[in-house]
Amino acid sequence: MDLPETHIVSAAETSSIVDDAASAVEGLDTQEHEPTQGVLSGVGPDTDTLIEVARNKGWTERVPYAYADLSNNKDHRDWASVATRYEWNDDYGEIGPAVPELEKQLFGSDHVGRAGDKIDELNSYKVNIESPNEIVAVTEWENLGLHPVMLQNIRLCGYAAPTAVQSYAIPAVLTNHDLIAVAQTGSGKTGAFLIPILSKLMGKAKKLAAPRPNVAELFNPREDAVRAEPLVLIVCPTRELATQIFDDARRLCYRSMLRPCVAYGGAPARLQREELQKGCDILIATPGRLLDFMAQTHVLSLRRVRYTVIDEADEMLDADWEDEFKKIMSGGDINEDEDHRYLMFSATFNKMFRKLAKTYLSDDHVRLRVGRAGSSHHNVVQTFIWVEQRQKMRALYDLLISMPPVRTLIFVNSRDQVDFVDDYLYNSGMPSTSIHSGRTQREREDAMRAFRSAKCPIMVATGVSARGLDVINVLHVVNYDLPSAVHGGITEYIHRIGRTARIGNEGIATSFYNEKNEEIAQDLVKNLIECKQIVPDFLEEFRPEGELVFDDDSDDEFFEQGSAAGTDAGAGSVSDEGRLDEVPETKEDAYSDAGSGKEAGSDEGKARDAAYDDRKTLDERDVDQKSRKKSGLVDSAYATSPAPEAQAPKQSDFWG
Ligand SMILES: Nc1ncnc2c1ncn2[C@@H]1O[C@H](COP(=O)(O)OP(=O)(O)OP(=O)(O)O)[C@@H](O)[C@H]1O
Repeated sequence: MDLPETHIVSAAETSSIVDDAASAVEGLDTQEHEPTQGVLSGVGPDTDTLIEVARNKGWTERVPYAYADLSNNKDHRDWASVATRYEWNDDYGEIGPAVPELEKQLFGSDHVGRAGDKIDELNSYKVNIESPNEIVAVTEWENLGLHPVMLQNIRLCGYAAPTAVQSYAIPAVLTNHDLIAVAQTGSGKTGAFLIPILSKLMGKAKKLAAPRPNVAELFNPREDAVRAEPLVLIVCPTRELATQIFDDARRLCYRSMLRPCVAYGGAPARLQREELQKGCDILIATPGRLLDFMAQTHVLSLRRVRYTVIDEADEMLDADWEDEFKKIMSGGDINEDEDHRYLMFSATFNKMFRKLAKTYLSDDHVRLRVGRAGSSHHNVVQTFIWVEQRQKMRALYDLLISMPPVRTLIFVNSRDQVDFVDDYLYNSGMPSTSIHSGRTQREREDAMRAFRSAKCPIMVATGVSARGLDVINVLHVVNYDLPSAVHGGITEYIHRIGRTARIGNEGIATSFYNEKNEEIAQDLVKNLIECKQIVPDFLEEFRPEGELVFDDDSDDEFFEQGSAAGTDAGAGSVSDEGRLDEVPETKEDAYSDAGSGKEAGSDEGKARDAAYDDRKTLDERDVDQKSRKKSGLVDSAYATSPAPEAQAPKQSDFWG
């Protein structure tokens, strides 16, 4: 493992790093961030000097993107969809034998997040549950009645105890209820649906699963291929999230006969089809590629599906997605019998969620909410710095160089800006990579891998990466651009900052603020007050008078009616206005395979962040950002086509 120690910190170290980082940011608050010069204009230190500065501060070596390898090695890609999973042999008894190498790969400490010291804080929120039958929370794995293989896999994951959402959701699913669950980011919602579903199926897989070849021995696609007839269908909005849930499913299916597969756009459909043809019990998919496969009835049938899970349900149920969603929920030969359970999960909540939940969930479904729907938890230190637009790049550099080198995720609002910021950092000696939906799937997977492995501990991204991503030890999230209303506003802010401080760990979120962000200022202030964070002076004017009232569309009659297990922990009433309804039509471009069922691999470049791009003039640039990075053509190229923030003529102290 070639990970630098500085980027893989233990839970115990996290606290002091967050403290150090928070002080560093505080110190920056008063600094003047002189507009960027230096590397962009050829004035100031050369790249070697900058690399030395970054190295002295503890940042690791930069890793250039290997474009040459990509074009030469098309057929040898390590696609996430073909990752090794436990292959069952018909000769096995109830539990398959251990496979040490795979076990290490699946459960190694670099792959599974470990709960932090502040897990109690995460579990301290009031739980609101409505259910026709009493759901008793179970707080120890041993008392949940889980299958022994599942218990073993949970132990291998290092999960000491169920989180709050798991304590209620697992018994609800085990007792055959449909479920709608809303709980904070990083609170273990994926386990809350995978653990009970897989555990239930482990005892019955032999009876319920479709016949499949004995893959562990030999698989000859021509003779042995079968039609995939999954028992579980999990739908989520992004490719990165789909592959991440697939990885969790690979872990939790270990040593069982349940075989997970993943289908998502951009990667070769052929390879995904071949995996399906080996047998598939759990199918995790993004909508576009799923619809493609559903149309190929010899490849995929949904007639056996016993569980449909919609993750990031408020995003998936947004009005823009209604057609795709309907097709998936009622499409093809999907099992419509009474034995089909529907589960919906998210950290935030909107009107469509409510409406479609009513349509698709049984009348006696369980409604579970941990804390106020759409709220953040207190484990993220939220800091704001006033930064003028043109000073952002320099401020970002100052921020990163003044902090301990930690895994950092930087959000910007447009794809062009991702390229600029990534190149700027890279050319300033920082080990950055980037991701947005204008990139090929190959680039996206490579960037994620580099970030997860800490080969590139800094990732620049558009909001497309905000939802659901779980990368261990992201200690710092930077909102280089805050999400305006069209970018999802406070909802997206909550999801973005939720990439840090997961599962009881701590983290810091720094946001660059200026007068352009006034439209979400009040929502930000309410969030800061609710999370007991410091409200900076420049946001004081937006402090609401009196009781906090949340206008985040997050509550509804589900939760206002009597509750079985607690009262609303939220801080006031919530209006019914649909903020997400304001998101423009183009939102359906959000995720590159959200399309109409056409071959999802062909729709690269469609993205929500394309809609976000309000800098149309940037599209006219003909300089390929990434090739600069590759070729090392830095200064002159930039000088001819600077990012807006980089255009100021003044020379800064640092560079001078
Ligand atoms: N009981 C547990 N104990 C310790 N760690 C856990 C437990 N359950 C899940 N985790 C870990 O917590 C992390 C966050 O879980 P997960 O991604 O499911 O959160 P989430 O609630 O879905 O977040 P988001 O809303 O951002 O999608 C993962 O790394 C997962 O492995």
